[in-house]
Amino acid sequence: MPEAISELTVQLDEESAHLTSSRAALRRMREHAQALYATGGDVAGDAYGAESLGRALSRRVAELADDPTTPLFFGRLWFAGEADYHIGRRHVTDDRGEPLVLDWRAPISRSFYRASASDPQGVAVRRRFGFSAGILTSFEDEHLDRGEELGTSSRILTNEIERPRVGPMRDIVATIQPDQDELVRADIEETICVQGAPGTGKTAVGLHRAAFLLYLHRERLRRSSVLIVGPNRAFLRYIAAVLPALGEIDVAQSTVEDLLPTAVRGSDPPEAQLVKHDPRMAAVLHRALRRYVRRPQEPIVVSDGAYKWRLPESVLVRLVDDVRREKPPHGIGRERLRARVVALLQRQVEARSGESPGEGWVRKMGRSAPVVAFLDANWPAVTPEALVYEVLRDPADAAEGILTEAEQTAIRWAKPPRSPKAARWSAADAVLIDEAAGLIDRLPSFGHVVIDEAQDLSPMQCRVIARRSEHASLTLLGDLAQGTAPWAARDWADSLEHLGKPGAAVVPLTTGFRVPQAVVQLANRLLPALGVNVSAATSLRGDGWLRVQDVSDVDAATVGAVREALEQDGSVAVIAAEPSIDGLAATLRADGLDVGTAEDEKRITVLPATLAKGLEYDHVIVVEPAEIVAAEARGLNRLYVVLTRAVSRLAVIHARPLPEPL
Ligand SMILES: Nc1ncnc2c1ncn2[C@@H]1O[C@H](COP(=O)(O)OP(=O)(O)OP(=O)(O)O)[C@@H](O)[C@H]1O
Repeated sequence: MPEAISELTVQLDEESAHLTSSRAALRRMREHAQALYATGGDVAGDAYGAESLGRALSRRVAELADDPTTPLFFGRLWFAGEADYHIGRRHVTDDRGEPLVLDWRAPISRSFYRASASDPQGVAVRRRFGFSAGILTSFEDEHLDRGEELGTSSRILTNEIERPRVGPMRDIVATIQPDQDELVRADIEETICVQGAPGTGKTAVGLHRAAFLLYLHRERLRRSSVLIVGPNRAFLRYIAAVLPALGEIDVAQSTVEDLLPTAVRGSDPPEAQLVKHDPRMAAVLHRALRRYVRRPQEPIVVSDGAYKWRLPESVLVRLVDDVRREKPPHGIGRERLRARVVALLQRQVEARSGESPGEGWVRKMGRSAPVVAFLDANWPAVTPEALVYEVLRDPADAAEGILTEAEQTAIRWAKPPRSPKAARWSAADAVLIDEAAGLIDRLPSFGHVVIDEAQDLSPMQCRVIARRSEHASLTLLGDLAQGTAPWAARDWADSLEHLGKPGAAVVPLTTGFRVPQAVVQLANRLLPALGVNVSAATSLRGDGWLRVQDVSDVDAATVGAVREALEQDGSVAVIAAEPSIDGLAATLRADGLDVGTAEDEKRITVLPATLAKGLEYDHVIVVEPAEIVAAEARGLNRLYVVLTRAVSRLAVIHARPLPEPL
């Protein structure tokens, strides 16, 4: 064996031995946690303590799980004249507490992602490992101290990016790029908005940022927790495995709809939807609620058994005005008013007897019939459903000067349900009810919220999240060019305003890791027609191919394209306009192909264009783009989304003429 090769083999053997001992150490850490878990009940003292200790320990055991298909570390750093560290998915220490692997989120690990020949940050050598099925197979060294740097020409990075995609989304800890890392490690106080072209790693960045913040602010975020908001459940399923693979198992993932407590049983015509998602609805509801508060017209006269106490009308008017000026949520305002009424009564008692009445007296007075009657008349309790019910029954009063006549007609119930309970609320109503709930009471806030595909949130949906992140920072991820909802954002400044974080920084990502260059160039032709100001994507991928086929028999061509795709590795998706989906699936099945839908994980998926957002497949076959464009108002944006789902190969099959910009 030539000397250089044998030297490499020796080093790889040494690294593999380190991997084996790290795995063994992680197993011991896990066994230790399991043993504590088993005895937790004995040491905790009381039942509550045992339960919370048990929860913490079982979480610890889960966090220490080892995935045999990925190595525990993927890099190594040698600092000039100092120690060296293996960088991996989590801390692993030996029995004496010495580090065998450093967590990728630790401060020292930062240099693994950020050091360069021009700014080596004290790093002499950076090593990256290649691996396959959990075994180390190669490594690449960069002697930053000698000016060596591979950058994006790293073979290990290229292999990782070009690896066929099957199943759910994977993490990218081993190959996070410097511009991505800057976003991942942004300060917890900072709200960032990432405008990224398709496949630039926005979703990956958001998930890794969540993991990073949980590492750095464990205690703070365990109390208030982190929320990931995604566009639909299929997307959430697709990304669900990433955080657990990074050792984070406690993160809530939800669509905006699922954040709302209202059961959706009805629907709206498009005109009504548009009005209900408009931010002016917040003003309408606010005004509707203000009208519940009245000017007191009578005094309160209340007896406590011993005496009759009296609060004159003028005093009550002042009390109501004061509370109104303080602008508390309505429900809190009612309680504040009650407390102030009772405090005035209490002062009368003190003035008379020189003694302060006890808590029981205060409680009794607060509940007494005259005080409750005063509150019900002037500051009545309102439920969110009742408020929205009143507005939709007749918007005229609350919406005057805010909505046009036509807009009021669009949302007015043609046949009002008999009561709020009898209403069949639509998805847009659920958002209004949440707005009303936020006017009536305070909602608990998350510690950090990551919002994916944020361009599609309506202003009112943004406010749903704003109410849950008043004291939190946000990571907003999206692409204005991929906005397909009728209310999709055209400018991030608007979204940030509705989210309660005006002026937050907007950071572009333009280097694509998914879509091959030829496919990116095709999709980029659509950009000028989309009416948004975003930078065109570039791609790191020179591989892959694009084929546009003008055919007479679309079905036969689709079957042919799927058969051809199956000759290669990886997943295959056929994407078409919704009405064509069942027919295409039937055609493929009739040809003996095993076809799945977005719900199940088969190698071949037939997917309506409306569900493709955020997903990716090795081989994508887009059928009849003209139909996809014609299906909805923002059809060209939808086509842009669909064309950018391909990781390696894109076939476009059409019988009708291609849409103009293509
Ligand atoms: N640094 C990286 N190293 C390796 N793979 C990466 C890196 N960044 C992103 N990728 C991969 O590129 C693909 C696209 O990433 P992701 O889905 O996060 O992009 P996106 O910007 O959210 O895309 P879209 O806007 O189309 O939804 C994924 O397969 C992801 O794993």
